[in-house]
Amino acid sequence: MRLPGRLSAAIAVLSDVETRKRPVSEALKAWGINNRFAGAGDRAAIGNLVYDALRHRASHAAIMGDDSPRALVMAVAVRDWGQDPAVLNDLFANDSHAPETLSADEVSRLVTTLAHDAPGHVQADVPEWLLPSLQRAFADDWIAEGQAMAGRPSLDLRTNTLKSQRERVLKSLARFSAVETAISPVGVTMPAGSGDARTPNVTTDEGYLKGWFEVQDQGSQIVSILAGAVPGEQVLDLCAGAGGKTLALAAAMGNKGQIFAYDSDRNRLAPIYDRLKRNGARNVQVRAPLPDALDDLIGKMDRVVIDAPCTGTGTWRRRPDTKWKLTPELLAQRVQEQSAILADAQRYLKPGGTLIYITCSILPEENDDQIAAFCAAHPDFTMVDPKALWQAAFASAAPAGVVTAGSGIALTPRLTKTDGFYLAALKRGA
Ligand SMILES: C[S@@+](CC[C@H](N)C(=O)[O-])C[C@H]1O[C@@H](n2cnc3c(N)ncnc32)[C@H](O)[C@@H]1O
Repeated sequence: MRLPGRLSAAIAVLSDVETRKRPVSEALKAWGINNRFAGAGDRAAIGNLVYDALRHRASHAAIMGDDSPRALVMAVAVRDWGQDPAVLNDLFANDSHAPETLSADEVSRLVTTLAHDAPGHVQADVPEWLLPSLQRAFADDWIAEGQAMAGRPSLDLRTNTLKSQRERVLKSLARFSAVETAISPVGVTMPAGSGDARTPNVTTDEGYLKGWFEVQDQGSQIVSILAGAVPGEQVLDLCAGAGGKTLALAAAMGNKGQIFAYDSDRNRLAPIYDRLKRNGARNVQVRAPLPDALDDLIGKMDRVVIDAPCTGTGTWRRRPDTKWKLTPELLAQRVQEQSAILADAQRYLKPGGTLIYITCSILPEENDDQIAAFCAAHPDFTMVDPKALWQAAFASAAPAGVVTAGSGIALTPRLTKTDGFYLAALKRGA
């Protein structure tokens, strides 16, 4: 397919997302099934157009005076991918799969830049209703933080130190220009491409099949390390899901001690069994969600890790559709779930044990506020100093800006070139 056909396809996929309210990944898959002639390069390019349109939906719509799929996709082609509108119109004229020719009004809008006095939420490409939360989280930097969250993510891998070393992973992925991550000592990263660049499919690599590495954002690696699990401990991973953090914890513990991996959703937990095998993680006991599944662990754990269900606002770079779907009701629901999980989780700790609370959210309601409310209700817990936590984990000072007002640690695409994550560590009195 040539660019005009790809643009038409992206418009069709975005329309499908909007009219049928389906996730982007599903709409892209359906388009691929109905258009089997399209190759992997075409599908990747169409995906990039759709995701870029959603990443910059507010600013593109403001420039175009229109938030239709066509307006957004044309804005991506010109404003994000650097196409010239006149050249596009020439291409459109000679291609039967092309969208309609750009009108004079569209062309003039496409070559203007966003006004300096455009509303902040438009400059930041974030939903307007979240403004008070973002200002609270980032003070004067909230527009810059929003803009960084509207970028494309890198592809990060975690070396599975139970089976390999970072050097070996780097070598096996040299053809993708893989380099060491800046913070995680076990991470490898490949830069985000631009335009129609395809993300390398590393899961067909021999190293992946052998369990040398996992695909895991550097931010997720960092919070897994900050969780501080050491060999020999008894650890409850209470919201284990498919086990991304469980695997990192098992590696940090060198397979020594015991991790209990639990999730209330059997389907989410299902992939963990195969992943544990491929990773050679042998100190993990998976507890299926049955009544009383964890009763024998009450008061016995050295560490309880809560990788809490959250709004996922830290992952907007990867799932920009969720940025526009989030509602105050959904946020309130997540906050309620988190506070119930925190209250439940602390029961499993032994005296002197440590509670680790993690979200992939950048919203204070789910982060510092949640921890402040927990501390108020549980005076036997004290916060672990985040600077000391970072120093112990990485043998270096915490990067500027990551320590929050409430003594948590917050990672962001702007500050750490990672997804947005939050972590707080609380110690129960002995
Ligand atoms: C952020 S995800 C976990 C991701 C996973 N730890 C990883 O690193 O791949 C949050 C998980 O919490 C689970 N969850 C939600 N409510 C829960 C509860 N009350 N108890 C345990 N797990 C819960 C969800 O099913 C979901 O899998």
